[in-house]
Amino acid sequence: MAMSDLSTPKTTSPLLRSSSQLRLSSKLHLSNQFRHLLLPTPLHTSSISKISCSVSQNNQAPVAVQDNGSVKTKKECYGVFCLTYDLKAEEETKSWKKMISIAVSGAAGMISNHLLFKLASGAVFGPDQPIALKLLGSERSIQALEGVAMELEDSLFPLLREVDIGTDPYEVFQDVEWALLIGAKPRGPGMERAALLDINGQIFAEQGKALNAVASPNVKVLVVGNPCNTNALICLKNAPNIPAKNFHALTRLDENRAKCQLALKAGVFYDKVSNMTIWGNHSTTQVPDFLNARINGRPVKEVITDHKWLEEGFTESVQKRGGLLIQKWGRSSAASTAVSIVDAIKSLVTPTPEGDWFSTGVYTNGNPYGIAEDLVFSMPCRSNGDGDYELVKDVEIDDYLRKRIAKSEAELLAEKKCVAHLTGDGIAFCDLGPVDTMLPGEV
Ligand SMILES: NC(=O)C1=CN([C@@H]2O[C@H](COP(=O)(O)OP(=O)(O)OC[C@H]3O[C@@H](n4cnc5c(N)ncnc54)[C@H](OP(=O)(O)O)[C@@H]3O)[C@@H](O)[C@H]2O)C=CC1
Ligand SMILES: O=C([O-])CC(=O)C(=O)O
Repeated sequence: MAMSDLSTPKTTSPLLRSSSQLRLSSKLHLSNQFRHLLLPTPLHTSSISKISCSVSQNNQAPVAVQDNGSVKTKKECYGVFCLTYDLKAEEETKSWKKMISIAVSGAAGMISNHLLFKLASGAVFGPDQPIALKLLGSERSIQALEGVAMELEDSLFPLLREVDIGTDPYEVFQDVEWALLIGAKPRGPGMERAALLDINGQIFAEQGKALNAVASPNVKVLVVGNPCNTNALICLKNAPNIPAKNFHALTRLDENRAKCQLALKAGVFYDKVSNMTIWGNHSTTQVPDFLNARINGRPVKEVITDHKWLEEGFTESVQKRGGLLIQKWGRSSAASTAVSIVDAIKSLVTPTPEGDWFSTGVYTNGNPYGIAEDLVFSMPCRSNGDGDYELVKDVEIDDYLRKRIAKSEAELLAEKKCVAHLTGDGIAFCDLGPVDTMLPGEV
């Protein structure tokens, strides 16, 4: 085993990987290795930097190839890249799927810090699915992003084949098949909701345009940054070449919270709760649907007979769970959000269990529930595991649900008016009026 001088890294610039040379091949599997290198690429020369690393056919040692074609010799290599490998011993890559490319924005933020390592571990897309991570940051976060990339490097995930970091979405989103849009200002004390919509809305307008221009045409987009429903709407409106159906707003955290509260009340483990719909906006107007949810396959109202609690205590606890968490922890949920992003993706890439469904914020056009068109609204969905989904069409809606769903719908219509300038719908008119537009926990 050849080792470089690990105590004296050659450079401190970004950890980056290339696309072309290290294509997956049964011959080229470097078990438990990344082929990222630290190169002295000044960040200001390009918003995304790439180098390539390939394996010399003669001695199987990794060599780094820079964009300008010059080859870095083994002598110049860094850390794990200087090891040699017994490739004949590596059989597992033969059964691996084709690599997929995943963009993550806000990659140096709290949620991403939990999420990236789950993605790289194989826990999301499966143990035979190699991935490339394209991490989007900004000038203010680029140093931190380098740190994230270094931690990914040090984690030795076999399935993580590429890591790129950059600040230009037009470069970072190139050919991506998944875009997890997390980067956005979290709400803060004393902040107007309209201001949050405006600040973050701009981000999603720009990123929608970039996805439209350079991402895979069938890219799946999950918007996490708040207010996620309206941000997802802005994003899809700025990406007319991508099917609107491919855009999601994350309401899975709310679904998970609702399942937890029902399990707690019923005294069962939370895996016994199914068919949990969150209707509407990821806000305090969201409607956790206890009418159609089930516990051990039975209607919730049969198992939990305290219906007043269901209508009031349960509903409010889910609506305000995020706010309560901020009060306790001092900042918004990050780990459980990352877990819910994993759940949301897995629900799209694995078949939904028979009779069950999951919640996700999706485009309302053609919905069977009479929800206004041209919104992103959380509804019950099923998937056959191909990344796509269908709405569940026959969920019962009683008067209680209808009234509350209408309130969340009104809120989203009001939010949409606030961002008309970002969706191509004319001049924005922001009157959030009597509608409760507060994010979970806002008072
Ligand atoms: N849908 C859901 O269920 C949930 C959504 N969220 C939302 O996810 C988003 C990210 O949360 P989290 O990772 O905890 O936040 P962090 O503050 O840890 O990271 C957010 C990242 O967003 C980017 N960003 C872009 N614009 C701004 C801005 N104006 N001010 C500050 N940061 C900005 C920054 O990255 P850079 O500089 O690289 O651009 C920053 O690193 C928030 O909007 C939050 O409200 C949180 C929990 C649940
Ligand atoms: O409340 C927040 O600001 C963060 C959030 O969306 C949640 O935890 O559900």
